[in-house]
Amino acid sequence: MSAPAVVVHRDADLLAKATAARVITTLVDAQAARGHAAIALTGGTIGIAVLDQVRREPARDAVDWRRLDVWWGDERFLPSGDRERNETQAREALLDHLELDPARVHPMPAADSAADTPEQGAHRYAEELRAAAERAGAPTTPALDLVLLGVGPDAHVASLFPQAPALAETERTVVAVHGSPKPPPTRVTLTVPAIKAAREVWLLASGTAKAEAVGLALRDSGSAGAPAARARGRSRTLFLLDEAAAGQVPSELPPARD
Ligand SMILES: O=C1O[C@H](COP(=O)(O)O)[C@@H](O)[C@H](O)[C@H]1O
Repeated sequence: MSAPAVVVHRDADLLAKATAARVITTLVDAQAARGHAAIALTGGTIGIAVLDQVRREPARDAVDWRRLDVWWGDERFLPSGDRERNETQAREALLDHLELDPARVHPMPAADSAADTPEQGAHRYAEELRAAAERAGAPTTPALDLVLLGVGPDAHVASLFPQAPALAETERTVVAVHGSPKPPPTRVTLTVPAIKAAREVWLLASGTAKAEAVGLALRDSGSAGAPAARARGRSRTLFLLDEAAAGQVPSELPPARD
């Protein structure tokens, strides 16, 4: 597991632009090394702003979008096309503007999908991730090159909220969430083991409302009070922040833990 590194940009706009450039380079590098790439997207303010900037970036043509698998880190369990779904927002900001292979776009389950409960949907998504990892002959399941995670003001990432049962999951890679403190209450999320299997994990935060959560995520040794403290990548963990969100970053970062 990698120790977190912190990169601070002047403001949210610059953070979104610089992160978009990083996303493009990381996908190009993954495709050069392995022939394909896999990313898990996040919802949230800065997460969607990054996708919007990828769309505007001329260098986006350097990515072979048809050889990219697109997954999600979490989803609000609402009908397909609902404005609050992370999928809807990602499609509008970026995905609808790319030449993706539709078979490689993997939305999390929607509330109107064939008699699915969130539990059934989560199980099916985990199977889809497992099958993709197997096809790729990957060393981990899921096999994600990059997981993007917006950090909430309560230090939640994906739909892993402080003290929630989903945070304690040690076996399954995808679970249903009920009673989320942030609406909507029903969600589906990758678990900590799934996030930790990723090559790179980037935590994104902008604004003063996130400063305390970011400070906690960097200081905390992974308690149930700070889900963001548990999100670490195998090769690299980056906290990508604007100056406002970086207000409580500790002067010395803790070493990597297992
Ligand atoms: O509900 C969610 O919130 C977080 C963070 O959102 P933000 O607006 O505070 O940046 C997001 O990362 C997650 O994917 C989403 O479902």
